[in-house]
Amino acid sequence: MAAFEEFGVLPEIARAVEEMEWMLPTDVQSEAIPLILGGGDVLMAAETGSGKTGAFCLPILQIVWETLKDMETGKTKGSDADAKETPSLWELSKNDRTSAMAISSDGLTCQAREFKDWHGVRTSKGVCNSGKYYYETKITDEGLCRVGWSTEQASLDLGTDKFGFGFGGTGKKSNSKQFDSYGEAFGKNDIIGCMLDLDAGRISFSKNGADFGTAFQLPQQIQRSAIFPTICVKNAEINCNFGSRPMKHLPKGYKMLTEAEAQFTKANGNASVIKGPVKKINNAPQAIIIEPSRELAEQTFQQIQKFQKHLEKPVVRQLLVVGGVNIKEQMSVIDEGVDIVVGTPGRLEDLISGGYISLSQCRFFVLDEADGLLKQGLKNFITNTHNRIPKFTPDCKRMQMIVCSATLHDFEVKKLSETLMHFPTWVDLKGEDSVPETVHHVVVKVDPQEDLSWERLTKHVQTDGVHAADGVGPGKRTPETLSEAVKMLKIEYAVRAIKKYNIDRAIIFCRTKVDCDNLERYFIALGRGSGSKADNPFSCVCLHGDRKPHERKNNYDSFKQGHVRFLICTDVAARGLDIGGLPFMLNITLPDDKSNYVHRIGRVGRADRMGLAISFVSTVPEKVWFHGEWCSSRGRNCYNTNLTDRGGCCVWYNEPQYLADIEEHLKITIDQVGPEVEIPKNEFDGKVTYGQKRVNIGTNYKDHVAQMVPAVTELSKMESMAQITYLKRHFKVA
Ligand SMILES: Nc1ncnc2c1ncn2[C@@H]1O[C@H](COP(=O)(O)OP(=O)(O)OP(=O)(O)O)[C@@H](O)[C@H]1O
Repeated sequence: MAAFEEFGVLPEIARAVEEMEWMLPTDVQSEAIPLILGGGDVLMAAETGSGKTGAFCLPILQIVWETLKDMETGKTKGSDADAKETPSLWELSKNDRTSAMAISSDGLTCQAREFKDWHGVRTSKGVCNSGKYYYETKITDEGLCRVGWSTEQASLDLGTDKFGFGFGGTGKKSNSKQFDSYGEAFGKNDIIGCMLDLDAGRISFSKNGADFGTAFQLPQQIQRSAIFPTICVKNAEINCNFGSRPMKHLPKGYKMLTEAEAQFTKANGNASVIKGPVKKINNAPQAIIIEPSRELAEQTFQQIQKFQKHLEKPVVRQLLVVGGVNIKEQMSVIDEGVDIVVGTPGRLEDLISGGYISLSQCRFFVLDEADGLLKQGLKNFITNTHNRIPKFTPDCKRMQMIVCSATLHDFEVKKLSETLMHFPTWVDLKGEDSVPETVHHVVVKVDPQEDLSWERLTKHVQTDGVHAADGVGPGKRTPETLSEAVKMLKIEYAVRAIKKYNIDRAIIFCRTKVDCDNLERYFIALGRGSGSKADNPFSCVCLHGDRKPHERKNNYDSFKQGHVRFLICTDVAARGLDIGGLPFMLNITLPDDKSNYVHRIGRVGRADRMGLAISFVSTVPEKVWFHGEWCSSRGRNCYNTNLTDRGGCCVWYNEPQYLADIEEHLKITIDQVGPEVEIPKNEFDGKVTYGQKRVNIGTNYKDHVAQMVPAVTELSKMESMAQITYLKRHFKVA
């Protein structure tokens, strides 16, 4: 059996995975795959390059395929819809609940995250005829709640018709929309007892063991019906105990519901309605996966394609939805039928809000690089899309939300998960943002006051022009001149590092698009004009937001396929991109956003291969472009070099402070080196080949043997001396 099968993956998918030479699941995969297959919401926080994409794509593909197969064969499986007979367990029904009510897998906790409306649920069986029954609820969250009893006919907005009897957190009892004071208010951590005396036709409630006396006298007609525990909440969570655990405050004379005899129980008719097989709606995919960039969307799309290689019919139809592709083409593919949509937010929003993609059968809502999406200002898009997805599917499967990133420890992500996710499980291997052990990262200090070589440069990179009107130049020591000097020196140091370490494959991050364009021109000139790898040791391509989609694609492909040595890019390429065995990355400037440091350097050291990341950090303030919303052209042909507090588009960048922030965030001190870019030998003792797997048993073993030789020789000598001494003593040998 393939290793992935042991985690519940279908043999056909496991075979495709093995063919990709994934022999064992990574840690995050072995935790997340069973959770997602089991129906849970998952927050996946694991280092860059740890295999998060596979961790969500594999189970999603599998469930989508299984659902399509069920649709084909007309089967509806899973829910308590199959229960024609009285169910054996006392649990909240996954069928008899309103749309935003989520039920935990043990059927004992319910949760709704809607602020506006009440959402309710009834148990899958009830009691009838006679007996005195009791169940307990514990309020496990802030929010509004009502607990009590109702018949099958009652609205799940408990207490708003004559068939429902509720007790609410504000200290009111309710029936037929009549809310009267009763007992006292309750809230988080209180235990509310719900008593039903069918013999006396009476309902009463208690709080933390204090009985508030009769709340309702049941009309005859209700007393003859089966009555069910019922919960109703508004943005709250309640845990129920029907008797599977010891009760806290079981009143004398009452039975726990689990003790109700079979002849006095009845299945919930609403829960046992057999729903017909779900029909496929062509433009209604089962999964929506949102990625922050077109390159990442394409990568995820391709990974799913590989996984489905051996899946036979039904075919899972995927669609990549990114800008720059003719929207009409995408619309016609959608019309023919689509099951998994992977896309970037802009185009997805167009297709969803235009009604071309329906969310009515969506079962998976995935936010890859969730913190990055939120930082792009997409909170409303995410929330609106989430609100449009039914919280459980026509075949009663709960909508699952999956959120992942290497930098998920972010306040906004936590807030989002609290408002949108239900019973989410954190798969969090380190408990904080961290850098993989396979990434060796150092900082090169760039100090234009110490290193005056910039004054003598005859050839240098064209700078970003922020000091064009500042009269900067050799011999001066103004902040503007030092800032200009840093811009030139950083590139000189980068070239030095490239030559020194024979770097022939690297991703280089610049802060702005103009910096990327300037560096691309400089590199091509350094290599005397040709762009191709064979002729130019500095062959390179650019990837940033101003390049046309097809150029971006060609450039990225050309770098991935090794036709050029360097990919020069902005943070548009910081997250998720997986370039097999990439050995080096250079940061010309540290990113404004500290989490992007983790993502940028995480482009190397992936899938167990070693990587080196070098960041050039200025010791003096550097003035840089900062085009905000106030800049009408958002940077294109903008020459306003005033500072932002004077209506301009420049700021002074304090890189030592950014470095300190990154170090504080990661709780580490990053090794620093001088202008000679002498990378310190660390625990790898210089034996690492960047771009290769870390373990090189052959050479290490040989070295190990060589190191052990003197000690073993010494030991053998001592052993022989000890034996000779023993023989001499005991046998008087000469
Ligand atoms: N089980 C596995 N065995 C071997 N290689 C794997 C396995 N899972 C993933 N990989 C490889 O590891 C690399 C990184 O995977 P992936 O891109 O999913 O990482 P990630 O955790 O999403 O990283 P990031 O946070 O940078 O997006 C890919 O090349 C992928 O093919």
